[in-house]
Amino acid sequence: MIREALKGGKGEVIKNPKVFIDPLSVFTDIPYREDIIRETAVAIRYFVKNDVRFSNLFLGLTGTGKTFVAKYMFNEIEEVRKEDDDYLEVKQAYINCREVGGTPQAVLSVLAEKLSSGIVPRHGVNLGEYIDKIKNSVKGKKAIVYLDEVDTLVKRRGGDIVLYQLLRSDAEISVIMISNDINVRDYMEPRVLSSLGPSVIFKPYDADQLKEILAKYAEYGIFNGTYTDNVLAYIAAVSAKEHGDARKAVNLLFRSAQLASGEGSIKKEHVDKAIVEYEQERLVEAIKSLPFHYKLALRSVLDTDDVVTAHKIYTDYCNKLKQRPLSYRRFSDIISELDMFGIVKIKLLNRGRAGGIKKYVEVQDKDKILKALDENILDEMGYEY
Ligand SMILES: Nc1ncnc2c1ncn2[C@@H]1O[C@H](COP(=O)(O)OP(=O)(O)OP(=O)(O)O)[C@@H](O)[C@H]1O
Repeated sequence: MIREALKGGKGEVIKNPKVFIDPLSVFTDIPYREDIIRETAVAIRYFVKNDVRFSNLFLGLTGTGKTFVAKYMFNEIEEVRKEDDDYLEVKQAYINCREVGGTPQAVLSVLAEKLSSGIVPRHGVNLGEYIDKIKNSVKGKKAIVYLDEVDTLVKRRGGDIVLYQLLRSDAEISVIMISNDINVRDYMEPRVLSSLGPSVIFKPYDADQLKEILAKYAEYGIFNGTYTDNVLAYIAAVSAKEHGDARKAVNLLFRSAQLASGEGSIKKEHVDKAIVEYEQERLVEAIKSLPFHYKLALRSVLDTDDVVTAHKIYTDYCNKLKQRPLSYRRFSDIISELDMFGIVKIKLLNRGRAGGIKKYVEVQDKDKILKALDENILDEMGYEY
């Protein structure tokens, strides 16, 4: 059994796992994003050859290919450098603003470091000095800067001003910004907005497009004859239902293939199992990112379905943890928000003329939620129950 798994022989389904882990190493083009790629390439050419600076904002929901396209452009520019001397003096820097910390300080220091290829202190330097360092590194050259998850920077104090300084500096810098927060422009001051270029909208993929995308992954990564058109269509339909998220579709295909490993073919049962796993992972992620009092509120409705009683339990938890409890009203609002996130379900029961309306909470997957809560904040604080 283990030897089979080690050697990968009979019943193997996955031909090349790299396709799923690092698709850019395999994909030579990006389906359904050709127009965006062509237009961006033209803007880059005008910048490199005719000194026309640009700034684009890639906007779209999660999993619509924004980062994928940006990294693809990045790689292609590195390749073109070998064929076209005009690109020899073009520097590139890709930064995920959230991953580096999101503050203007963090983003500028990493950018300065990437463009100057030297070590730049992260603290104790003022923002103007970073901007000077960036300008000096680009002197006589050109730079294309990719700022992924730029909404995290823009929402920080002074974040939009950093953009303004980059866009308006006298250095030859062009910027591609990426955001899955469609309202990111609302966080920018008018003067920043006016120096910003057009938004490039990444529309969600529909089920047919997702199926074609999956077919590519299957072609490169899965053995012929181990999957059917129906399996791909099923995964595409499930992923399109939410908002056309290619990341979800590709992950579901990969996971289904892993579950089918050794069995020779991917069946609907494998996909269904992958879907359940995916939903559970998402639930755990959603719980982990909740603020502290939301977690405590959620913990309390695991013990009772009555919101008034839950508030008492929540108050006990707060007292034990030496935290100030929120009022019943605020607590009840939190429960409503948890309902909106799809973590709990509120039921309102009309108890006749005198009884008024009573609020109940229904929680599915109680064990999973308890585990997710256990795994983070409560036991972090040394609380046992
Ligand atoms: N057109 C496409 N062809 C092939 N694969 C795609 C395509 N679009 C997206 N993908 C796949 O979906 C994954 C997620 O896409 P990407 O990282 O670009 O999402 P995003 O739009 O940047 O979303 P987020 O805002 O969540 O980061 C990619 O790693 C890639 O595997």
